[in-house]
Amino acid sequence: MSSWMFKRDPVWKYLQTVQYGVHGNVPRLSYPTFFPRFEFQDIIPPDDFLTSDEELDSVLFGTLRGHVVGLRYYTGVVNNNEMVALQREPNNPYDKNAIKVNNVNGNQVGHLKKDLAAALAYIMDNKLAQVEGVVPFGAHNAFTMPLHMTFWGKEENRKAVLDQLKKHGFKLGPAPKTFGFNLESAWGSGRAGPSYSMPVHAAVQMTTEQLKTEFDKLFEDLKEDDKTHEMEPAEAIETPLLPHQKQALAWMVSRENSKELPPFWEQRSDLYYNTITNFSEKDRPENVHGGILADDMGLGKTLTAIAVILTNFHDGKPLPIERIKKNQLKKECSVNDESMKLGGNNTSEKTDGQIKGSRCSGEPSISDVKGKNKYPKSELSSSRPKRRKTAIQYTESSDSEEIETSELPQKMKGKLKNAQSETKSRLKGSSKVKEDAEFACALTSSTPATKKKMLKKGASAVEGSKKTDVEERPRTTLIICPLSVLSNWIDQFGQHIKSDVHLNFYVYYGPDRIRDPALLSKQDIVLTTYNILTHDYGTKGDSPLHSIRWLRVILDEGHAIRNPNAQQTKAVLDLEAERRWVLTGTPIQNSLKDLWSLLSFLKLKPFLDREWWHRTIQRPVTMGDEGGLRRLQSLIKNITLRRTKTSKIKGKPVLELPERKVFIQHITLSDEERKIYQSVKNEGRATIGRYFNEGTVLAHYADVLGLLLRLRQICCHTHLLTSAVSSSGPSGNDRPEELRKKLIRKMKLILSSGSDEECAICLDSLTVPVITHCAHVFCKPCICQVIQNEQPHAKCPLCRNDIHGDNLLECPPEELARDTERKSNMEWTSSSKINALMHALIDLRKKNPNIKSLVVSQFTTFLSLIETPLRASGFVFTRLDGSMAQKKRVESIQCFQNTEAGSPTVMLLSLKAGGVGLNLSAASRVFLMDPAWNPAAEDQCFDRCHRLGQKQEVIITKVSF
Ligand SMILES: Nc1ncnc2c1ncn2[C@@H]1O[C@H](COP(=O)(O)OP(=O)(O)OP(=O)(O)O)[C@@H](O)[C@H]1O
Repeated sequence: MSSWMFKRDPVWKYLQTVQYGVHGNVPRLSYPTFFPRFEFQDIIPPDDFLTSDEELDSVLFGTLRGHVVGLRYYTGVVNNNEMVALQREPNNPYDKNAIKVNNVNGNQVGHLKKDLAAALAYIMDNKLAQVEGVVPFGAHNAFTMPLHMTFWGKEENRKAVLDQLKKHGFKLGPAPKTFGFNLESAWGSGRAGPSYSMPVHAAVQMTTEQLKTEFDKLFEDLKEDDKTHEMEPAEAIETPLLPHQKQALAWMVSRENSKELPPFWEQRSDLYYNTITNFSEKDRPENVHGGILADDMGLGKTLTAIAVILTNFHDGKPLPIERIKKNQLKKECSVNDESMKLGGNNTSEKTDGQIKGSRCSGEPSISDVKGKNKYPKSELSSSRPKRRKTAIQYTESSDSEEIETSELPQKMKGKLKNAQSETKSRLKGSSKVKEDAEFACALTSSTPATKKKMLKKGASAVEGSKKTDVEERPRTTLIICPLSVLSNWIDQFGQHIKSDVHLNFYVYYGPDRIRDPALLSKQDIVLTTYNILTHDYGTKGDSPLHSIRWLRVILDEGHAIRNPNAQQTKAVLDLEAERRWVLTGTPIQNSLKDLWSLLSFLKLKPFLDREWWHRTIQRPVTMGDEGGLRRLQSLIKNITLRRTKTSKIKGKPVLELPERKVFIQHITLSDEERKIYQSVKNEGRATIGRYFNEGTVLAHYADVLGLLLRLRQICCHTHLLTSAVSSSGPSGNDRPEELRKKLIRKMKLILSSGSDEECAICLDSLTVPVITHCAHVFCKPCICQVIQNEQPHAKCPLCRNDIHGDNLLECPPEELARDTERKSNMEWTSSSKINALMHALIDLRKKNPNIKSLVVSQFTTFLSLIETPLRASGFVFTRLDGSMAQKKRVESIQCFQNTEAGSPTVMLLSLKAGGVGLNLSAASRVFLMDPAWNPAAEDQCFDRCHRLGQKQEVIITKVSF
């Protein structure tokens, strides 16, 4: 069994908390807690569980002295005390055991001596240990240089490593209490070295919570650094920035224009020197023209980012004043109907305060986005009938496009289709129908005159401009966000920018998106989703977004790239940009390794290579080494700005938000619920006990989590308990038919659990779910894309096992339907949690009928069960979960945010769908019906209502067994 399981023992810890109640020793009273944490926070959700890999449980086996040879044949150089990487070279024609020694830049310095390589090759090939090197001295020798090696690995591999070394006559030296990189004493060389130390075993591993607290502490006192300057935004911004936003603006602009060296680099005479690896080189390392804006959720990062785009527009200057065309609206409105169709003018319709549709050309100029500001109500009403008719016509007549656009908000879908259809029809008769039409469409926000000119010039102008423009200096900002917040970006551009600002803005989404780099790189802003970016990246070498050098790339909800193995992360990391920003309220979700993907997006040398990140920061910090923590602090302080809602500016809190209180309401299960709970728990204990005895817990992690899931479900409602539970998961010995059955059962368990499962590739709800032979469930199109891209050696994005298209299994629809039918035939009954919730809601309504509440669960089936008593008690409610199309989600939010009498007072919200980017500030009460695996996900969800715009005290109730 893995030593990791022993050390952290999350499963038993969890079982105990489930058994005795999460807060078994707390009086069963409601009480406020301010940073409450469930004790099972260490439980890691499956994707992280598997990608945690060997790094988590490595221990230091010992140290060894060796030599690097062949120096004169290679160009790579090192300094004394410099870290080096060892890399196997199995295809070396002279020695199949060869091991290269590379410097930080990846340049080869030499080889390990042959006898040593013969011993180490087996260890490295079989991943028995991670061997790391430092050249303590003699770096400038001509032929050989000494090498100090450390061996890290899982405890269970220690013996194999020692035996292998022994076989070749080597023996590891003892691991000192703290292993210093100051090798002076170890080698008696008298040479000074970088002095940082590293504990040898994970005695004091930092928990995620400690890490997050440390992270926040970094930003408590901003007095002494340069992040306190404020800057006024460009004239184009309409909304006055709050002081913390002005500070962020000043900091972000200064980082974008900075000429400083990156963190941990110094200039020493004519060399640039990296102080943590001791690497030096002649070329000046690029600084990061960007960083991480990690302000707490709801502090207005979107507006801050918009302000940066417009304030540091080009060449360090704001958006030129000529682009703020006074009275432009009037001029555009006065052009005839035909040119309006082509002109990208705002023709958005507003009914009852909402944009219902539009027919601008292309997807749209900022003025399109800002529809509401442009049309006085009188103008709207006079022109409404005709426009509306056209917009609806196009939507209805384009059935074939419905599939991909179905998730778009109606207003955007209308814009895309109308714009493209209209422009195409204008171009009828031109020889290059499709391409030119698309190009013309993409003149999204040019003035009508420019567009007309363009159309006159026809295809040749299109071709000509394509060739020249790609080469111009980058001018476009690419914003990437999850689909769920795409419309939020459009809305916020609309809200916060003056109505007469002229911007070229293109929403790169939908089947008719214009895949033309020349055209995209002409825009000021291109907005797209992670999904689209990843999808295009999959179409080998043909991704327009990857053929442009962007002025700036902004990742909204940037923690979306935290899994370095996911295709989405690869697609993001492969973008070319001068400036790079990550926006996230939760930069660390589960562990420090979440930060690595963000750093590699920022192209921060030497951390692009995970080995250096791991050796110099991640491992030392997770092992509680102070030096490591200091390095992390200095790095983070340099590239990150974070303010929490309690941070202060000039003695005043960043945001004067009403208080947020968290209560835990303990409920007592009914006798029947307890009986069922007890029997499932006993069964689970027996099964997990068997895995422990067999030493196969890790191999059955999915089953163990499945068992825990069942207990959690019973606590909500016994109807959630699914019959599709397997007592044993797939094993290597299963016959094909047996394996198939087990996998299907497993998938059914996942799908029928009602947990709003998402695909680890697209991070959206599962569409056409399939299960791999390694028992991971993905959307069929997503995983097929991965298989196609990585042919012939495709790996599972979660566990890196081999996967094949032929081995993907789909759940027979009739089986799922049978399950659903069985559930729907069950007579509705209440549960202890539902009783407690209804009691609270009815009480609340008596006190104040206008108070709005979010009822949050990760089980959509549970949300459905709650609908019945809500209806019976006369509550007007709405719902938001991952199965809903984007358009429906937007409608649901708008409806809930509406404060008019008769609007919904309850929103049933799935934890996953409600996680990011939503503004639900109309609610001031949250009922969390079941705890999340990941506390960051809970916080994300609570902050949907505890954010800018909230006027009332926010009370969160965690309904707990
Ligand atoms: N200076 C301001 N004045 C008025 N409203 C503002 C201001 N800044 C932001 N807002 C509004 O506050 C709300 C929250 O902002 P935003 O969605 O940008 O938060 P966020 O930090 O991105 O949160 P999350 O991390 O949850 O996405 C939005 O409705 C936004 O329009």
